[in-house]
Amino acid sequence: MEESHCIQVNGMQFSYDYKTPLFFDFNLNISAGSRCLLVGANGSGKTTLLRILAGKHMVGGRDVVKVLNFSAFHDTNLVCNGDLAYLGESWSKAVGSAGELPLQGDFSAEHMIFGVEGVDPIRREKLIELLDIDLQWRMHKVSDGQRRRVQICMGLLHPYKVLLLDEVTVDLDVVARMDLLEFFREECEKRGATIVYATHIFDGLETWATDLVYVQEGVLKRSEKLSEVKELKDLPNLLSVVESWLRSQTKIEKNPINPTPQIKKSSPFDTSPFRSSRHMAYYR
Ligand SMILES: Nc1ncnc2c1ncn2[C@@H]1O[C@H](COP(=O)(O)OP(=O)(O)OP(=O)(O)O)[C@@H](O)[C@H]1O
Repeated sequence: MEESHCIQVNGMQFSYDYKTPLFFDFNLNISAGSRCLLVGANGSGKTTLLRILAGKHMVGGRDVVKVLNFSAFHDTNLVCNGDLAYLGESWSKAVGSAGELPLQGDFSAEHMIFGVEGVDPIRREKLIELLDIDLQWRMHKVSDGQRRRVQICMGLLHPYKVLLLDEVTVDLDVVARMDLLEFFREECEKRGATIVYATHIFDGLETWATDLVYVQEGVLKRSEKLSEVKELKDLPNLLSVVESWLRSQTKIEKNPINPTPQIKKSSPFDTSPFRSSRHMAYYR
């Protein structure tokens, strides 16, 4: 591993059905300490990539997907010791070896939060205050945004080294979202944590993110420092930049220049029939 890269993906292949590749020869490096935005159209593979980085899918050998120099899938200690944390959409939270815990039921927020073991009480208090959580909330009666706050709090209790976020701020009000983003910034700047954040909401992120990764139908299109994204000089904000990428992607999909795929003989996947331009792209 290059010292500064705490996430490394080397020639990754992944398919949900063993026929149609979502990722084919996919490579990505993310530097330690970065706050990296992961962007792309619906269905482009962001959630899948985050889940792979979180060790939830096996892909190839030990060297294919490495986090903190360990294999994301094989080295289960990464998740168990709290170094690697993943916060996704589902209303459940994997807590170490306890497995998936439900976040909806007739129990209190306090029960959920204080049920996580081995936590620094000062960090816990800080998160409860930051997320404005009332410990008496009954989890089956709270709003989506309140339940989300509890989920986020639980996910952040351990001081992770790498945090993977799959659009978890979507239900939060503006104040909670901005406070949380500020907390994440501190985590990176003070503790050297690394964050990869998949989102469609770009408000306030121009000054928050350090890096930008753009995935189009499983293909890595851009991976660069935010300060080096040349389009940001001409367009008013990040939203406009990402919008322009997604719009030009849609145009290409509607009017492909060369619709006839050239199939590599070495491909491990059944390449026929192609279901979309994504699948043709691998074999050009
Ligand atoms: N469990 C699954 N089984 C089969 N196909 C799946 C599964 N999960 C996702 N896919 C497919 O993989 C592709 C990528 O999905 P993914 O959820 O990773 O995209 P995404 O970029 O996160 O999308 P969004 O922005 O809508 O959240 C999609 O075509 C999707 O239909």
